Amino acid sequence: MSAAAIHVRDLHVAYGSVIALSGVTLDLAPGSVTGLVGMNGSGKSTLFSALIGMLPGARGEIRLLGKDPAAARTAGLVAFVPQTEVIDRDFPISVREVVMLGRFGHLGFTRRPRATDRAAVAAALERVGLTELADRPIGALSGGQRKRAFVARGIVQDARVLLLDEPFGGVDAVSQTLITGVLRELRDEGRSLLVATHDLAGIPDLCDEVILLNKRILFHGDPATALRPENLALTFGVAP
Ligand SMILES: Nc1ncnc2c1ncn2[C@@H]1O[C@H](COP(=O)(O)OP(=O)(O)OP(=O)(O)O)[C@@H](O)[C@H]1O
Repeated sequence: MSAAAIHVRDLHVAYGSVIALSGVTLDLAPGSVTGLVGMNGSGKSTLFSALIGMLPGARGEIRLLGKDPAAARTAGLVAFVPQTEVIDRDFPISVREVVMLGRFGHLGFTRRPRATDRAAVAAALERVGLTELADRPIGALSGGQRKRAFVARGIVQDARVLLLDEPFGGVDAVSQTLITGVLRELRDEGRSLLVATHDLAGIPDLCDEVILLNKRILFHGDPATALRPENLALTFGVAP
């Protein structure tokens, strides 16, 4: 069994005739933050979907802490914070309840929350700076505050592997600093984080490693080398 938290071998994904990922191979260690960088349509969200077992047509091998994606999800080993989440502004669910869902998985509230659940939710809300807004409807939060709520939902899952698809999209500088700090703490607790981001300036602060992606892996290594102009030109066509 691989010691990697995230282990991928020769992953291929196509949507009909569109090739989204080709021959992706990677190993990510426990206790690390890896930035996933690539232009729009380079396959970042597709990689996340494959890692959480939502792409039945994906070919290749994926193991999360030695388990296949579906088993890892059922065992609560992996938490996913999606890029966007459709929220009905009038749906009467509070921020606290959204975060609480992280304790219950995709089945929803199948039992009454226990004191330990409530304590975990309160601690996560505090970590992302949402204690004051905990009882507001989720639809009444700004986009950046909502991102923080979904990061908190990922935290209460207590997963060993966290996958975050653009946690900084639409987030102000204060929220970005706050989320970066929380992600680093989660890394220091021994978790493995894969974070898709378009914010190149934030990478040195956050990431131990960077993957540059355009359907295939163009580079996987240290942030300073990843951010060299020639590597960015390779990734984006032109240096951004
Ligand atoms: N459900 C789908 N059906 C058909 N093609 C798809 C589907 N989902 C994604 N694609 C295509 O697969 C490729 C990879 O898309 P993906 O969403 O993984 O990119 P991304 O790197 O996450 O992009 P972005 O930075 O815009 O979020 C793109 O060419 C996209 O158009």
